[in-house]
Amino acid sequence: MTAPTATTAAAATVPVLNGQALSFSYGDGQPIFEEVSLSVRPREIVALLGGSGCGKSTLLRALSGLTRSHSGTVEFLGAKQTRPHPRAALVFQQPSLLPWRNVAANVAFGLDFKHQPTLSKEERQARVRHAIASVGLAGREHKYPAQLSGGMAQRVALARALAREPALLFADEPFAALDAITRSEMQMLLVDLVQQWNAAVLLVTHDIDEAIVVADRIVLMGRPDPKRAARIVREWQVDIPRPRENSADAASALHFNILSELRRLQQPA
Ligand SMILES: Nc1ncnc2c1ncn2[C@@H]1O[C@H](COP(=O)(O)OP(=O)(O)OP(=O)(O)O)[C@@H](O)[C@H]1O
Repeated sequence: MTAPTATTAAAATVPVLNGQALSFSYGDGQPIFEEVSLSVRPREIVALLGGSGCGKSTLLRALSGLTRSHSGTVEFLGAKQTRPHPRAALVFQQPSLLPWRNVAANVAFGLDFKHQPTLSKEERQARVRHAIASVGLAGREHKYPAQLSGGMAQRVALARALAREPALLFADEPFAALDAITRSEMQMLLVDLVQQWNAAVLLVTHDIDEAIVVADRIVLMGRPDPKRAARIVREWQVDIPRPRENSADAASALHFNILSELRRLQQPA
């Protein structure tokens, strides 16, 4: 085996995503978050937790390049980001599949966005096939969205994102609309997919258990002072061996810590 060179070792430490000192407000001028810094390392799963309305989705949009923050910088793979990066992909709570396209065509749609590298027909087909197989939908390529369950539709949305071979998957409450069993299956699938595809994930969730089961690191966002904008309040490295059971002592203790912190944030100042 060849020893890594200084350059490759340095490249391995460059975060996929590096947001520094980000601040944002909507048109009314009320700041949503201030001085927020958040980075994600290669192949790392970071869960962004926080109470309802604290600004998680807005922060995810700013970090992904969908929205511009008012101040601060975002780097993606070491370069300044000015628009969504071709190696970033997004998954939301709603799968938003095109009803007139079958599964394969919906997944291929992920490759049609602007600034994607040009692929030959064979490369496109191979990517689509691989993405569909890795979410467990091989054989369903010709089904239409109306013929899919909610969980299957969300698998298609994940495949559409993976076909782009993302370095980072931005996932905004992707499993929140699913029933408990499907949600748990999808959480396991997400962890497997990260390993298979060498992707990192920034997962917005308000579900503490989901964060504990899935994440390598949990970042808590909130407003310690309700009159001020949100910021990153705390973070936890999750060193619990996988697969993780919610009933395991370490997971229960972490759940308790996070819940206490969330409750503290929601107390009136
Ligand atoms: N387009 C918009 N214009 C003005 N205000 C907005 C807009 N979108 C969101 N907000 C406000 O910004 C704040 C943060 O919203 P955001 O959706 O980012 O929070 P969140 O933490 O993701 O919430 P939730 O967990 O409930 O989805 C909320 O007060 C929300 O009402």
